[in-house]
Amino acid sequence: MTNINLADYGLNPRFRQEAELYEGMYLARVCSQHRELYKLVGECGEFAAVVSGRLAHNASNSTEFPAVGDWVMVDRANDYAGNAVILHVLQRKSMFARKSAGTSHSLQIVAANIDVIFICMSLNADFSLRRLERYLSIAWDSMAIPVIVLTKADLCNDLKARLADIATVSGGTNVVVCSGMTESGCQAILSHITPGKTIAFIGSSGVGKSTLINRLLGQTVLSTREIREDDKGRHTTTHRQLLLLPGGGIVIDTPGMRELQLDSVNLAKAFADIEDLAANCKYRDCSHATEPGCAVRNAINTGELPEERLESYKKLLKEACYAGLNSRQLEQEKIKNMFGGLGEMKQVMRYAKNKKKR
Ligand SMILES: Nc1nc2c(ncn2[C@@H]2O[C@H](COP(=O)(O)OP(=O)(O)OP(=O)(O)O)[C@@H](O)[C@H]2O)c(=O)[nH]1
Ligand SMILES: [Zn+2]
Repeated sequence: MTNINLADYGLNPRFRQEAELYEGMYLARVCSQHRELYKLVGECGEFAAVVSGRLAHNASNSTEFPAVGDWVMVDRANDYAGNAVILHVLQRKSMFARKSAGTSHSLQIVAANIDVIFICMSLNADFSLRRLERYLSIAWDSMAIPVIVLTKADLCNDLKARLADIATVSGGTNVVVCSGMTESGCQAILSHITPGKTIAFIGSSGVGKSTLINRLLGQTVLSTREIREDDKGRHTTTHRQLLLLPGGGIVIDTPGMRELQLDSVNLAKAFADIEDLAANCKYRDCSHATEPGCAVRNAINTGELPEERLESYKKLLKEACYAGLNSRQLEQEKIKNMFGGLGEMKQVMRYAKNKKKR
């Protein structure tokens, strides 16, 4: 029987305390999920589990099911006598979620209880400031701290220019540059990895997430593209998994996301520069279009703010609001912050409703 110190897997006093409420049950963390079957890690090691019928029955939506990174209460500490049964999901302290693919409005939790989000973007083909803004908006809403991880540095010959571009959207988020091609290529990200802390790697397919994680692990645990030649053009990572790094720290690899739909965002943080400027607009409800005394337009005219960034902001604002209509996260408070007033919010709601009818 292996004895695992769950603190290595990120267990902290807050979860331990909550777990004590469930007498006679065992605490474990979700490492991976393959359809209905979960792999958990507990004090006696890894074991398989399924969700209890009651948990499934009482869940009002998919977010109430366990996700990778969740702390759960189970009926047993191993699977010697059959799969364990997950009875409760402990309160999440953070989560990175996205809308499920397709037209449904359900949310998909990409990773739960994460401390740091590595937003991975490659310095070649995948590089896009607009996508970075999108990722940052969601990451800042997750309760975890984002770090921008630029991959494939070996394929970039104008790093300085790229970094200058990023500085216009990063708003002080830490940026690290790395390459999976060299031994020392991922040194830079180690300073953001601490024992007991959970890091989620997110980013488009093929940016090199698995390659970096393999480097950090010191062995090839995750399959990368060339290993699975038969799978050309398809996503290499098909499911999330939680892994312990030899030097401490926990990583969660996520499948590449082709298109990240918004559910809930924190634009106040991701676009703090624009919101600061807007505070100086003559009209409180300025739309930064043609109003006189608009500090945002003024900044565009002087070259201080790129026009595309304002467009990106407006686009995300509209999208977030539309997506939010069907989301449980439509809290008045948040919306008030975003729109500076309920009047404008009502207008946008009306707009979104009409759009839906069409
Ligand atoms: N030149 C160069 N190629 C890299 C680097 N890192 C990864 N690659 C290559 O990029 C391809 C994709 O790498 P993966 O690590 O599988 O990418 P991923 O982000 O995990 O992709 P998904 O699993 O689909 O999400 C592979 O062919 C890697 O060899 C790098 O730093 N430089
Ligand atoms: Zn304005």
